[in-house]
Amino acid sequence: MIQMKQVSKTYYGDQVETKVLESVDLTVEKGEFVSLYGKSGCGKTTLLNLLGLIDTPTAGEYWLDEVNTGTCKPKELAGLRNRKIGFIFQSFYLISRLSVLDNVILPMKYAGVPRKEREERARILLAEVGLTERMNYLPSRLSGGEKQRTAIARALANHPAYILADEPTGSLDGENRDRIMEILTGLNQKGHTIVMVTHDKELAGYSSRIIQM
Ligand SMILES: Nc1ncnc2c1ncn2[C@@H]1O[C@H](COP(=O)(O)OP(=O)(O)OP(=O)(O)O)[C@@H](O)[C@H]1O
Repeated sequence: MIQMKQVSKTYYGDQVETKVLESVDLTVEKGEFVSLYGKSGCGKTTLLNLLGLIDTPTAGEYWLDEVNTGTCKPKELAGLRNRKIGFIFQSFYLISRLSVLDNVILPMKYAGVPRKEREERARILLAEVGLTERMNYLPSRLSGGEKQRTAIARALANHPAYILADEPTGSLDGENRDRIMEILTGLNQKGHTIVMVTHDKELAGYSSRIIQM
């Protein structure tokens, strides 16, 4: 379960302070599919980065599965992130010099999964997103939808309970968008908790709860 209590985030730049989140209380139960919905600049990505332990709040508490993340050392946070969270971004962030298969294998390497097991699992995940025939391609040879399906397989590599998606269909056309949303809905039905950032009302409609920011 995700629990934020009175979480605030302010960015401090050269002589400028940007207060983005103020005293946010948020609970996401296991198995929910939640959309963070709102206009550009309202802080959706900021909130998702806090949830994904990519960034830390300036005030308040963030509890992830009974762990008060504010008390964790950087190494512990990295461990939590690796074990529990899968990230999907609008611009995919695939590693261009690695094949599709190796992109999916990489997070398992970091998590210390034995070589044979990580390759087997990557093949299964890529089959699940319909990419068996693209396994040895470099990302530059993939379509946008294929890139995002690779990123989804990679996000699933370490069996994360939580999937955090930041505008996952933002750079895709209608058909690919529907396919990605079907995959996310299927993952939610299998038990993954999903938090998705979107500014698109129709996409927010796929989720079981919309949080208007
Ligand atoms: N690293 C940073 N340093 C300073 N300000 C930042 C930083 N990251 C974000 N901001 C500011 O915080 C505000 C919220 O940004 P954020 O990206 O969270 O919004 P968003 O709702 O995801 O927007 P969009 O839909 O356009 O992606 C913006 O005004 C942005 O300029």
